[in-house]
Amino acid sequence: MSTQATSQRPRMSRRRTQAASRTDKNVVMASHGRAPWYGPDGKNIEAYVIGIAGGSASGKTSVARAILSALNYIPTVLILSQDSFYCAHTPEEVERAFRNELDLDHPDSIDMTLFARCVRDLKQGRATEIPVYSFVHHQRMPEKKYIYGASVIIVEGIMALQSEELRRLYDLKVFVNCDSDLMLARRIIRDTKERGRDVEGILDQYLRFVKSSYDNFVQPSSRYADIIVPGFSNQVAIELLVTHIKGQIDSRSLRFRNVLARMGQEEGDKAKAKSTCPTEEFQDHNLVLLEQTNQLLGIMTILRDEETERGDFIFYTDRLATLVVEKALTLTPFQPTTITTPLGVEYHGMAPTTDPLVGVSILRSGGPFSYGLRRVIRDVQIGAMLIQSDPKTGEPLLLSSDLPQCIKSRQESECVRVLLLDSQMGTGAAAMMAIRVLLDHGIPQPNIILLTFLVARQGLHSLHRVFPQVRIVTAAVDQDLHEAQVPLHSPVMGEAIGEADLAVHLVNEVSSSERTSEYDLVGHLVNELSNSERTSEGEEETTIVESDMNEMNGMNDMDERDGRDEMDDNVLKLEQTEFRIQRSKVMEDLKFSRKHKNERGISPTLKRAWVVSPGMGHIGFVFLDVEV
Ligand SMILES: Nc1ncnc2c1ncn2[C@@H]1O[C@H](COP(=O)(O)OP(=O)(O)O)[C@@H](O)[C@H]1O
Ligand SMILES: O=c1ccn([C@@H]2O[C@H](COP(=O)(O)O)[C@@H](O)[C@H]2O)c(=O)[nH]1
Repeated sequence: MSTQATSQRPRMSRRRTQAASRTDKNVVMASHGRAPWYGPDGKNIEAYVIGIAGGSASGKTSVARAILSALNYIPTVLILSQDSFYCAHTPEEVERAFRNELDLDHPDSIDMTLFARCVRDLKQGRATEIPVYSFVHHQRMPEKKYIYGASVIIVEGIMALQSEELRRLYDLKVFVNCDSDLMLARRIIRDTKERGRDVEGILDQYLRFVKSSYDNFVQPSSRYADIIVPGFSNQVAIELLVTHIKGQIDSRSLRFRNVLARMGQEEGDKAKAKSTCPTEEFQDHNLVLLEQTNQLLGIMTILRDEETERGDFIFYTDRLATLVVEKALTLTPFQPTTITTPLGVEYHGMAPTTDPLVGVSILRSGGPFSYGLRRVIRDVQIGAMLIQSDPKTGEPLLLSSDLPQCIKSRQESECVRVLLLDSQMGTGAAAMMAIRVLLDHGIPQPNIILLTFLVARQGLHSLHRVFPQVRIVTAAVDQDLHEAQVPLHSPVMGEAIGEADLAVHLVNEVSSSERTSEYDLVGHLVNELSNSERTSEGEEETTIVESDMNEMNGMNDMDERDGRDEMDDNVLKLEQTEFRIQRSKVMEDLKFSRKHKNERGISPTLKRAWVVSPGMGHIGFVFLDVEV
């Protein structure tokens, strides 16, 4: 037995790796962006959690995958497998496991405390790190997997209904009931094919531990289930389950950008009525407004002027970014330090504290800030979040996030300081989403500084109400924020900004040698973001919000048709595909918008959006030199 087990090891490793690359456990499947998962007060709304228990090979994973597939209209669904939470084993225990002498079917073989903590984190919207367990080595691996951003979590495992603590976290408890003979037959087939076992070993383990555990622990836990699903011919049961889950999830759908704008206006009006001068309105708002020197006003005048040429616009945007970054750095902590000069004299100076300081750019148009930040802190790590307005609802959508490792790590995140970069803030909805992401990773509010060229006063009031400890550094506060009909890819700055902003980032991030066409720019971002989130092939596949943006590649076959019909088609396509941004569509729309402005003097496709006024134009369009 022992010899057989040892000789299985290399074979299992290869097979398991291949099998894992097909699985979708422990991966947040995100198909078309994540709508707000928090309310207008900025507080998280809990994810919907389903717990699925049942015997080994009863069909738990298959049921979970069927639910996931039926919920494909919901952007972020995670299957979290209890398999990842087997306890770490001593070398002696590992040897016993290979001899089928270790009981891996007792509830104590699973780290229930850690499991419950991770489920709780995810349910409450926080990022978490889960252990990696290898069935090949019967051992927990040293690395951890980062998971963030699920609105529906399907937890599955033989002991999923075992602990009271876990059961309390589920919104729906399911037990997959299957005949023991059938489960054993399936286990033999699966474990010989996928886990590299031999039949004798499987039967040995089954008779020693698996069967008695099923009878004593697993089966009895079915009494906690809300629904019992058969382990075979279960299509109807799964459909009923899915209908129930959809109803629950729909009742949580959130739309509040308009509420935000209205609240900001009301609070702004109240504050204004009480103030004797314009700056007093924001005096307790953690707002740092750059000193309004003639030099600064001169830069703002150039940037606000519709006659300003593209080259000048880029130059002055760059310059302004540096000024804003310099100002923001005065808010970050320094500590006394002593160095020795070349003359051998001690000099008592200041140095930044050792806490990591990183930039996170909000893509739509935070890109221009990256240059400014890099110029001031040469080796600063800069992450990105891609947030776009959903043209159907106007709500922001988190399409992808690529955060520095220190933010993703639960150990480090509490002392990380973040400079959040965005060119302007209107209603504050996108900034609020980005800040929520940072808070979900454990960054404390006081460690976040939002850097922006321009804010609408209403947005300031909204953001301050929701996240009062976040600081904002800006060059200007504009008085007006109004809802208007704007072209789908609007030339006005505000929350109406569309796919062009993708390209803005690319203008900044992609080196000129990589830039051969606008298509390539968009493709680069798409690949960059989706690749950075994608994990390398491993024994246990992982984590993360993974957008369908890679689907954009190879989708360049859109017709070159003119007129409103084409634009309507595009909008229809967006609706049909639930707002998947398509690589071709991004550039088609830009070209279309250009063409129609030229032909008719107006951009024909309109959508309602919030616009900051007087504003300073659409940085995306100016950077790209897109005529509108
Ligand atoms: N309803 C079903 N009908 C037929 N085969 C099934 C069904 N559900 C699961 N299986 C098969 O049984 C095996 C084990 O299923 P799986 O879902 O991995 O079980 P578990 O997650 O409970 O261990 C797989 O090979 C799967 O294809
Ligand atoms: O190292 C290990 C850990 C667990 N097992 C067996 O796995 C099943 C549970 O997994 P399912 O996917 O639910 O079947 C359990 O019965 C353990 O016996 C293992 O063989 N090796």
